[in-house]
Amino acid sequence: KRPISVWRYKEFLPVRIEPVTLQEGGTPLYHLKKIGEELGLPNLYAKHEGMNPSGSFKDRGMTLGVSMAKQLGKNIVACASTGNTSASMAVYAAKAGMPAVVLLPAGHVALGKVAQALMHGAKVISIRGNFDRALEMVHELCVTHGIYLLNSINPYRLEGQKTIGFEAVDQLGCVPDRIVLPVGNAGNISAVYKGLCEWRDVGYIDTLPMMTAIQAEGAMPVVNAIKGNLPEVVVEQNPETVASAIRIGAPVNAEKALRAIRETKGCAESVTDEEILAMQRDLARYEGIGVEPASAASVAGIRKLAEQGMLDPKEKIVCVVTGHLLKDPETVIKQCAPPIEIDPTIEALLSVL
Ligand SMILES: Cc1ncc(COP(=O)(O)O)c(/C=C/C(=O)C(=O)O)c1O
Repeated sequence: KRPISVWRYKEFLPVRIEPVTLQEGGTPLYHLKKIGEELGLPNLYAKHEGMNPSGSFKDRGMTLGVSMAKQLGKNIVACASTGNTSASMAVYAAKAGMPAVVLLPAGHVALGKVAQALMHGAKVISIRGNFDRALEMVHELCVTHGIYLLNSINPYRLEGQKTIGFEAVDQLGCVPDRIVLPVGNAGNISAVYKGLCEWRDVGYIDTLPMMTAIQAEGAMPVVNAIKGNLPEVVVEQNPETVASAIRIGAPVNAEKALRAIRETKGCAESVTDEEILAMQRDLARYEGIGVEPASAASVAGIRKLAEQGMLDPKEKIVCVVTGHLLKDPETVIKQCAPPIEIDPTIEALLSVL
């Protein structure tokens, strides 16, 4: 019996060579008992994608993307990133012995992610612009210089990310009624939807979960398109949110995401930075689950939908929490009271307990 992991599902994956792998996937599906009780949702779960090799779900896409780069005989891989894509690509390119180039929006990438891209040997370029501009630039670089582009416009990235849904169904023992994801470039929600459609088409499952997109209030083109019943998203020029991973105004996979939400009668909701940070703290303190701010948005969105009476209490809900808490330590330090510093004596210690 194959262990729960990305390559357990190799028959649904397009790579035929020996993959570049770091045993990605197989992430835990946690029952959110306390937060579920608070919200009247006894079947609320979180799939902790921060437990992947590089600490985010991007590893699922990169094991495919970098394997494909190798299969296609590419020499260099590149991406623009709000951080986790670049961290993951650096890790898998290192494993494959392939040079990597990453473009990051200067001043808006969480410390842990920059540390990973640097330590794993990528050429890290920080541009004076936002993620959307970085993506335009790396796209042009790849087209003009034959470099392999590994952003989520690369279909092989999404192939690997399909496995989040496969694992959730295998772990839950049934198809969840709803899968909730934080949405930035909208690759992940599109990938999970595509995978479960494939399982329905081959008769593995006969229902699809309601695909639910959660965005930060300062960066919510998909939410606006769904709530405004628009045919396509209106690009936001100046996306802003503390959840830097989803600070994206022009999601390249928007069309796929709108289809995923609409065809499954899902929904899209926004949450404020305060609601995101409150949920990041609650997941850590009540459930022992440490995630970066963007990841907490999915559960923060469920709290909001529950409070608005939009959810059936019987729903089986899987929230994808997408990246590890350690990715963005600076935001945590800013949110928390500092450690209490004392003289090295027991008396001093007892005086502060
Ligand atoms: C923690 C975390 N949570 C959610 C998302 C949104 O996923 P998509 O909607 O598929 O983009 C990201 C995305 C990050 C990047 O886009 C990048 O790293 O360049 C993330 O890092």
